[in-house]
Amino acid sequence: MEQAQTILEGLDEQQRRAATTLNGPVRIIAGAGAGKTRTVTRRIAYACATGAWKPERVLAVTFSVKAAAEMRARLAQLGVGGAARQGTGQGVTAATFHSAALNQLNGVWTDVCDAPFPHLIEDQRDVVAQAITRVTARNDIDPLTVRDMLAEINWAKISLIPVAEYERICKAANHRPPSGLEPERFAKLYDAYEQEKTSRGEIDFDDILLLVCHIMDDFPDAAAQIRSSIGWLTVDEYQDVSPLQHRLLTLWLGGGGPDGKAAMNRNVCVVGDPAQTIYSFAGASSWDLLRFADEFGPLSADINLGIDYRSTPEVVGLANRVLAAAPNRDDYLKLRSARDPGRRVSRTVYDTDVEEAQGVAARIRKLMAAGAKPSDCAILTRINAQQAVFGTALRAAGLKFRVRRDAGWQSTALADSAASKRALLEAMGLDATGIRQEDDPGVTISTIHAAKGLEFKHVFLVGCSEGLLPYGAPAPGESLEEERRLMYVGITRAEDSLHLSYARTKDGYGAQQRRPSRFL
Ligand SMILES: Nc1ncnc2c1ncn2[C@@H]1O[C@H](COP(=O)(O)OP(=O)(O)OP(=O)(O)O)[C@@H](O)[C@H]1O
Repeated sequence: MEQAQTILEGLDEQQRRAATTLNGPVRIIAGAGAGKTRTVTRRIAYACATGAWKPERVLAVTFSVKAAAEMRARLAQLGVGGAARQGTGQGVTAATFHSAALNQLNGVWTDVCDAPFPHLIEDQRDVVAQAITRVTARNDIDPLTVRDMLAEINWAKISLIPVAEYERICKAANHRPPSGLEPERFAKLYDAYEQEKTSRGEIDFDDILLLVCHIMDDFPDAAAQIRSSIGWLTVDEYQDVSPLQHRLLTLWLGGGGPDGKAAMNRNVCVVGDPAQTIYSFAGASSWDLLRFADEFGPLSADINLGIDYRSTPEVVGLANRVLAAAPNRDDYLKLRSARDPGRRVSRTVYDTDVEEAQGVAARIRKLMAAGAKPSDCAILTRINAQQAVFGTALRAAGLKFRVRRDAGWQSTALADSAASKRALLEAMGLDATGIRQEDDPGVTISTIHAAKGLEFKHVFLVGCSEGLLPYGAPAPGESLEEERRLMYVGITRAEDSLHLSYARTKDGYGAQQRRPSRFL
């Protein structure tokens, strides 16, 4: 019991309330830097240490391999779960939705099917190209068309829209397929994709979740086996849950039947921040987080964590102002900084992209002269294509750096075990051999998407102009609001200092001058 009390040390009152409410549905809405990860990992560790939960029946799901590794590292520090135990059934399981589902599928496959366990498609683009050839009888397929078709197929699948329903839903929801295709034509392509996949004996990423849903619906024994392995479910980043993920977790809990009966296992804790929904393009929506009480209520606890322990009041003030201009601002928490006042947020306008990159490199050198390490600094961009010029400038300034790019939202959720091990070692501050990293890994250049969940002492948020942030020219509405949330996520990565900048033109000659971002 004494050990359990130690686990709660260093939590504030609201965090502690969240960590000690162990039964029934719990919702935690946590602003950026409010200790969301700290709170859920302590909650799990506390519940296991007091004996309230059985570790082997605890499942915590996250959206990326990186987040799952971070959670496992923190749980290991707290004495539960950890790398060695993951998947062995002896400790807490912290995994992505997809790897948890893949494990379950593996566990019940031979009981529900005689066919061999299907292969996971290596390159979905290849299957899409083949499907396009089947439908159009053409071989010269433009990679951009493949990319757009693939995105639409993925969107349809995670939105739970089967081929047979696609046309009807397009009509009802006024949805247009990409590349000016007619819904009927796209449905043919979608069908050809599914057939091509089946003929290869392969499944795609979303099929993992769809298959587990199907098994839970139609195979009561297998469903019971899967359900009994989940006594206590925690879902991180619940604001990014897709309809498919939502369906799966409802089935895990024993609900979602055709009679619409309420979930049977009510030991579910969801954690998220509506202001950090940045995967709407991939079917995510904070709808489920906001209506959690309607679905699972009465709640045992409904907690808001609004104290930002990460960022200075200057950074937090700007983050709040960005959200205050949103039409749906009432959905967002207003943050309060727990820190002493710090540096003013700097704003700089450069003439060209190259000058912006050189200016940022010079400022990083200055910070280093004052004692900062390169890895304390991050340059955040809206898109991958902005990054090269910053790499060149850092190299010219003799600064080491590493690059984080958007690797496609799906590939971040199910990497191979090597990538997953790397992420775990990184989260524990170790290198690939398990030796503590002595060398500074360098300045981070990252897209905002890839920096989600990370924090840096000094953040350079670059390209703060119309066209880049917000990207393109979104009309007021959901697309514009997603860009606003990206700005918020970027700003809130900063601990001590935040530097905003943009360049008037790409190369100094452009006829059109860029205008500052409307969000600032
Ligand atoms: N009660 C607390 N006292 C002191 N520091 C805290 C407390 N809670 C959280 N922190 C610190 O605040 C920072 C953010 O915490 P954590 O990484 O758990 O955040 P998060 O809420 O998951 O972040 P985000 O949602 O922005 O990614 C960390 O450096 C953490 O150590």
